[in-house]
Amino acid sequence: MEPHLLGWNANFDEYFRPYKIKGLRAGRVTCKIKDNYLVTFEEKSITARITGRFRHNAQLNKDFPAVGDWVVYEIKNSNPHAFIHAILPRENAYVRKLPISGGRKLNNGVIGGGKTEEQVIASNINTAFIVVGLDNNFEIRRIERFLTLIYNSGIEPVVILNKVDLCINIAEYINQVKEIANKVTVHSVSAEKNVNMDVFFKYLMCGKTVIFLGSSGVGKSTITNFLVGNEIQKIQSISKLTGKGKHTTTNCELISLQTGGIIIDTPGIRELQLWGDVEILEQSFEEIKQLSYYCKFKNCQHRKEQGCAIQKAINDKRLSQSRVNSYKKQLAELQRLDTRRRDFKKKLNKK
Ligand SMILES: Nc1nc2c(ncn2[C@@H]2O[C@H](COP(=O)(O)OP(=O)(O)OP(=O)(O)O)[C@@H](O)[C@H]2O)c(=O)[nH]1
Ligand SMILES: [Zn+2]
Repeated sequence: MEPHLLGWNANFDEYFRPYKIKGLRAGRVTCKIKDNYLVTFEEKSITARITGRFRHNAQLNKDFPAVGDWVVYEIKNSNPHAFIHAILPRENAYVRKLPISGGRKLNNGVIGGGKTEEQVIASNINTAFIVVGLDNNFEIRRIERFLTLIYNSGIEPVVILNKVDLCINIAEYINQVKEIANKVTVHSVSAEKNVNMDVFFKYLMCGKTVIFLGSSGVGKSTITNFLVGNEIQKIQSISKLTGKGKHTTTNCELISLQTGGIIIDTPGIRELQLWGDVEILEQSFEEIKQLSYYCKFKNCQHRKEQGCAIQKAINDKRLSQSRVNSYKKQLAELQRLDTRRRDFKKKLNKK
């Protein structure tokens, strides 16, 4: 495999020159668990750790290697793993705020208090796809939020309206996106019915790296599976890092496609929606929250329970069923994501 298949380019070549003279190597971080990194170059992967000096100089979270980074490493014969000396300058990075201390409060919809730090989720990305479902998932405010994040990261955003097979007024949705972001490219596709799926290939040319963002259920996995086809080429599975056998679920991965394109899919990308989770839901569905205080049972699921104030409001036409459905859906989504986040933490702790 030629190095450029992983996204190596002339800039990195330039940055790498002084290290190359010293006999060091360069590779891309394809996986990260705690202090262990999987570094890949020319189809070979090696587990790596940062050197003591690197650790000493690193102050912030973003100073540490992230998935997608090109790093400079050294192999010492006596050691089973390689040593990372440096990160080559990132062309861009997808970041989110990481809460590092408590005391956070919601004030007029803005989360304040506490301290946050920038966390690099993935780096050196060419395109970020914001995936939205054209079922009941379409939410223009959410697209706005993702766009802000992506613009801040210096990555090209592209909006993907998935599940066109379930939608009759596609143009209306495209217009809505155009209203808030007229320069952003919008594609409507159906991953399941293979409609318009060839639009992806121009973004996935050799050495190009992409990420898929979007809330749970919009079809990110279905799209990825479609693009990967049967010839899945996960560069390495996490098992190599953990040494826990082949059935360990992959937690973070950089998937190399037949086209030479690369998809980064790390848990951090998927969890991004979660930040400030519960409070946000209580804000956006405040009237439901208020009504629920009048339900007969404290743990009311608002289905068919006796004395459910929300059901009553629907019957009285004070509240729409679709609004309640969307509340339940988002709640379920947050809970699912929360479980995933905890699972991931558990796995890290086991290390
Ligand atoms: N009708 C229709 N259904 C689709 C389409 N794409 C995905 N789906 C369905 O939508 C559901 C969710 O798809 P996923 O690919 O799991 O969604 P995801 O975004 O990866 O969700 P998470 O893994 O929870 O983040 C699945 O039942 C898919 O079969 C589509 O184009 N049309
Ligand atoms: Zn209820």
